[in-house]
Amino acid sequence: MSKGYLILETGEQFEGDWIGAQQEISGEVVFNTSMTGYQEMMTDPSYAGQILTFCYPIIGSYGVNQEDDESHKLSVSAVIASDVCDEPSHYQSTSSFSEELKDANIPGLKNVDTRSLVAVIRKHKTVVGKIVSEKEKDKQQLSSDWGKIENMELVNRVSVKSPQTYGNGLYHVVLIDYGYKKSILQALLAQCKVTVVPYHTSLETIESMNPNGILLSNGPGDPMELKEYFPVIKALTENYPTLGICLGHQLIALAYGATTKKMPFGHRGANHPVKDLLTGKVRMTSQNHGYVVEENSIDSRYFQVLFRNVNDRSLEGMKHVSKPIQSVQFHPEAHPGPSDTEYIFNAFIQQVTIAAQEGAPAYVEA
Ligand SMILES: NC(=O)CC[C@H](N)C(=O)O
Repeated sequence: MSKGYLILETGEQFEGDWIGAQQEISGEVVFNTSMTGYQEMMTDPSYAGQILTFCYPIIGSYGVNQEDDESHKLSVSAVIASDVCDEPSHYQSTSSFSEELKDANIPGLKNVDTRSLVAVIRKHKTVVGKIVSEKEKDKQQLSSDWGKIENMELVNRVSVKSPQTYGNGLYHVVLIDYGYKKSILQALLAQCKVTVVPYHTSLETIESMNPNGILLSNGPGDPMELKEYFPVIKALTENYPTLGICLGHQLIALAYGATTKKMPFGHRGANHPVKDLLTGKVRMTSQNHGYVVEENSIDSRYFQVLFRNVNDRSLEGMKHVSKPIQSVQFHPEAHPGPSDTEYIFNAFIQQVTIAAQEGAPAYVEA
């Protein structure tokens, strides 16, 4: 088995064995602490452009199946794992973790000391790295353009190219696709017809589809890169019940003048405790984000903070004071991870139902 190396821009090097496609690649190196869900993570478009490190020490034990993909292809740039199991055991498994990487032409390294790697990422906070075949002779600083991929390119890469309609529910939701996860679509399909539209779709085109609600999806990269779309996003939220998830949440906040910042090393895992400030209850949530909305930048005339992270007190969700607009930083679609916050979808669908029954957007004057 041939050796490969993960070299960080900060100089550290990690040795491993190549899996998947043996091809050099660079990107931001991030880590996810979940014990399960590697298939959902690899196919979550929000990881586009990133090198994903799995903290759990053995990956692949239950294989890869035909059910759990979050999109039609692997989005992650590369993966880093400790032990990899190539003889999976699960009744639904149709291939192994390594076969899946190979088929998708995605590179990876296994047998890497991921505990040390995560400690290094936590120390440096944001780290760009590169997977290569040769060790670097000296620990020179790597050129600064490493891994610099424009977000627009990432969103453009993962968003649908033309509108696609699913289901035949009574109510119509337009899902604006910045890199949506299939579980979000599925959560809506039980009761709604859903039209997935490209991220750059105009206000007029969306209006002509007569939606009863708008969902702004998750997606990769820095939300500020999408600033040319903020006016359309704001206009949509003013006229239709809206739910924003992860990137979608950040975009709503930005459209109303708030600011976002990069977090030290993000939240990626399936056990992030979030407090519902209305009820005082703490819910377990699945998360995958590197940016966060700055709470003190939110205009309280428009938005009320609804959720806060218990570990670092960062903002996890908000609600408009008078219009049916809600947004969450975590993933209520719950795949992979806990289903504590599925009720967010029910609340949204309830607003969509009201809007549809009234024959007009559920619109409350401020
Ligand atoms: N899952 C997401 O939508 C991630 C949002 C954004 N790209 C971030 O990293 O913060």
